[in-house]
Amino acid sequence: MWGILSQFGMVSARGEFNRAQAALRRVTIAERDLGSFTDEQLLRESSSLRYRAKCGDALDALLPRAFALVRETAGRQLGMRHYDVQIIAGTLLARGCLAEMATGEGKTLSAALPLYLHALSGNGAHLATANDYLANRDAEWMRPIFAALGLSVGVIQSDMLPDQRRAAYACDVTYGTAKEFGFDFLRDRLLGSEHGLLNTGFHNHGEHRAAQFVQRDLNYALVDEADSILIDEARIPLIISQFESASSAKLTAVSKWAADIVGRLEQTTDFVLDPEISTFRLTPAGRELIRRFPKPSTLAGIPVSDLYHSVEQAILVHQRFRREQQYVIQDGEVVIVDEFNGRIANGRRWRNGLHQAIEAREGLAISPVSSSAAQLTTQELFLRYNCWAGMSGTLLPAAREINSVYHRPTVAVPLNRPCQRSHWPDQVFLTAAEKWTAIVEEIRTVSQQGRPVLVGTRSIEKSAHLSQLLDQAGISHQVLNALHVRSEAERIASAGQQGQVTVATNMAGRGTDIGLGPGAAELGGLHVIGTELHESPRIDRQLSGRAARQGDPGSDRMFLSLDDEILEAGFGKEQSAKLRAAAQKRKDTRGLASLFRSAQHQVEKRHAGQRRQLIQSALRRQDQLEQLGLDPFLEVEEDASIALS
Ligand SMILES: Nc1ncnc2c1ncn2[C@@H]1O[C@H](COP(=O)(O)OP(=O)(O)OP(=O)(O)O)[C@@H](O)[C@H]1O
Repeated sequence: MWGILSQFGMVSARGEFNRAQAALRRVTIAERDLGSFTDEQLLRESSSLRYRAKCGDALDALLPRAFALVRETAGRQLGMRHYDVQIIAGTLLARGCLAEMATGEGKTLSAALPLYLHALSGNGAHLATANDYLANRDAEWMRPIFAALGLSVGVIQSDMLPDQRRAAYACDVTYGTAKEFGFDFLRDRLLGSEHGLLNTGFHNHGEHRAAQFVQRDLNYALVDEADSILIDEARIPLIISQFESASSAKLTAVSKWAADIVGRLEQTTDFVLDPEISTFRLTPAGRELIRRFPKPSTLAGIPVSDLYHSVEQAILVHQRFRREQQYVIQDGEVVIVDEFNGRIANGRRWRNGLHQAIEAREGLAISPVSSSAAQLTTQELFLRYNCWAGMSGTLLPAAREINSVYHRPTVAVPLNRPCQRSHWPDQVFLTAAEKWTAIVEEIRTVSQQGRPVLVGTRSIEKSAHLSQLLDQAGISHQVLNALHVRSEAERIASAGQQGQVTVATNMAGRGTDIGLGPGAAELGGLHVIGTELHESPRIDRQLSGRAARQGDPGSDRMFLSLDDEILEAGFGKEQSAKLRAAAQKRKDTRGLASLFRSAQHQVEKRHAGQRRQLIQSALRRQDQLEQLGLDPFLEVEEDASIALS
């Protein structure tokens, strides 16, 4: 099977692409007679494929007929017949490659091909998307294809009870989020360990499956938005926590005290930045100050090392954390905003007292610290499947990193129709204020031409700022900031109407199609404005990819200013201040755009190195524990910095 293939190292990207092209030719031949089949005959044909798969026929041999059946059925049921490039994508995904498909090229329909093929064996095929809304939407969209071919479809939603989950996993094809697949895996393992069922091997639950387990064997997983799961979230483990409430009164007291005094500490004298681990450390003078500060009686008995730790977390929060940027407050609780995709990460919590430090700063009730009972990262989860593959609009920039960690090629799928996006030259400004003014002017000009405009910002705070400027300029617009996934996905779908202006945090609505409204294509299509470079160029590409989908016209432009965070992140405080001063003296920003890109490149390089190390050491640790006969997912390290509970 192909899972084996991937373990032994795959063919190169070019080789995989050639294979996929050859598969396309085989599919074209295999579908010749299907047009004359009745729906019942198609269903019968599907049953015979399932029989062959269950008897152990190689999936490679079944692929042409299987894909031909799905293509024909999609045409009949949904009025969408797979394009040739989608058959190529389907083949790559069935073989366990990472496939880059530009935004709007129809990943959802392509995914139905490998899901169908791998589900034929009866062992299940999972599609992992980013949120519940997309899981449900894609499942309902594709269900008629699978149903017509005799396959059942299940959906996992985060509020489901175990019985409902078990039923969804029992289906041939299951849509859900990576997070839910991971938590179900962990909960099953915890259950298994209670019942002593997991000490005979770690690959799958195998024959020792308890009746209470919700998942079946991990057969095939297709990961949507794979770059975000495999790279951006590589450091974020899924954790099932147990709350420790005993110490909560002391924790509340120390967190509040630290938040109160943090403003009185001076950088350099009292604390310094430790660049290695991007955190702040108290200096000996700072520590002495902490010891001397007057303390309320509630702090009595708290070890001084705990005081230092809480103060260091409070410093980190004070220096680096901004409301509406890294987190928002919802119903009196701190809710993390995922900086990579701008989405609300419900249920995720910072660890090591950081979450409590933020609650203290915001004057909220301090939540108890949790200890972990089981943990895994989502990419560890996917490595447990017999075969897994991934797709995204922005994988190529990460191809080398993916190959070095996961040992599989990333292949670019050609566009169905040539891209008609025009890339307008970057504009660089001396100050952020000048930049925002120019952005408002561009929005006005382009939207007055009747073209829809989408503006991406790096934070909810900046979206709000721009919205205010647009109000002042009398430009009507909608703001999306990923707080309400479902309604926003619907609203972003309307962002292509003539003259519509939409301001969104970079990834609000990722995965949702922006179709052009009537007449908008004739006027030039969607214009996308980037207001600042993100630390990852993939996120910028996702944004610009919103324009000019599926052969539509469109354009994009990036606005930059010397105040942008990326310069400091890339070149450091001193160097970027010098650059700023020199440009301000010259009063000239020409030729500076490439500087921003190289700052971005520096940041990306640094992050990639850190991620590679982390992932490799996590995988090594897992191997070692397994060799010792221990369950790596239940042997939890206590220093994970971020958690989902
Ligand atoms: N073979 C096809 N024939 C006709 N329309 C198609 C076909 N494939 C996809 N589409 C249409 O293309 C649009 C984009 O599809 P989809 O949302 O799956 O794109 P995507 O690649 O997932 O984009 P994103 O990167 O935003 O997630 C949809 O409106 C879909 O109906």
